[in-house]
Amino acid sequence: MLSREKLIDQIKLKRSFLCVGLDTDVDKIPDFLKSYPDPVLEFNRRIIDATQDLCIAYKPNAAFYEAMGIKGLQSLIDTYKYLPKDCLSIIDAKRGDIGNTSDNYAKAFFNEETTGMGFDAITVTPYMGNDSVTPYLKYDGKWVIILALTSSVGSKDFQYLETGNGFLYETVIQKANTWAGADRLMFVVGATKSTEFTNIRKYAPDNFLLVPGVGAQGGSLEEVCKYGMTPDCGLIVNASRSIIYASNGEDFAEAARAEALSLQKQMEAELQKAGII
Ligand SMILES: O=c1ccn([C@@H]2O[C@H](COP(=O)(O)O)[C@@H](O)[C@H]2O)c(=O)[nH]1
Repeated sequence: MLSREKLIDQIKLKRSFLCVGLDTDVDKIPDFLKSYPDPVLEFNRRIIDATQDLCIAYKPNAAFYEAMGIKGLQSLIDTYKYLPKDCLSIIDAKRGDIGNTSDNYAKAFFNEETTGMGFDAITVTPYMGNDSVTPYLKYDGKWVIILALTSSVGSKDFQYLETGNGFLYETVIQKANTWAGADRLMFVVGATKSTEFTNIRKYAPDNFLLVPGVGAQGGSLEEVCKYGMTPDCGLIVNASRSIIYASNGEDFAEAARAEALSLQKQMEAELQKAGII
């Protein structure tokens, strides 16, 4: 489990706030891995070995594993077990349902004794409100990461609706912050929405933000840092495809490392600029 203090320590130690997204699609991994008993696990292991000194988090997206049925679930469990303990383990599952159902989603991803998976953090959709989110908060020390302003084009459909108290995404942040503190709650904010970060910091001055959308989606790391960084860093920036599919040859792990290193170097410069390291 990675507390807020430990997370900040890791950021300073590794001079990085990079999250590597393990969106592992069996159709995109190099052919030579296909002869391994579990090609997805083999791919993930090599990506993890190649990047773990450069990142502070890993984020498998549940969809890629669930799409493969029982085999995929086993790959996810075995990948979870392989994740380095000094990195935050995030399951990007975007769950949310009535209380007793959310209890079971929480059990699925947090209760290692039962399922073999004890992720540090889960992404949760806030649409169903308080009773759909609190089941995840019952697990001491686990993080809940609430979708606030997503990187998707469709974010405008609901997240920018006027509530009379600002945009819906602003209300989500304000309300969710009454359910738990910045030591348990993070928010997802897309890198493609970098100019909104100043506004978001009005409602979430201390929360860590999980920021997908640099790399393949074209978001700017520099702008995210300019508008979203706090004295504790406050950012975990994810890149998935741009790292894990940097090459689909035998050199895929080296190519992934080179991509991760390039992001880590930019992050180091931002942390120095902000006086954090
Ligand atoms: O607003 C959001 C929320 C989640 N995601 C997820 O993050 C990664 C991004 O992958 P890239 O390959 O780096 O684009 C992926 O798992 C998404 O499902 C997001 O992109 N935006």
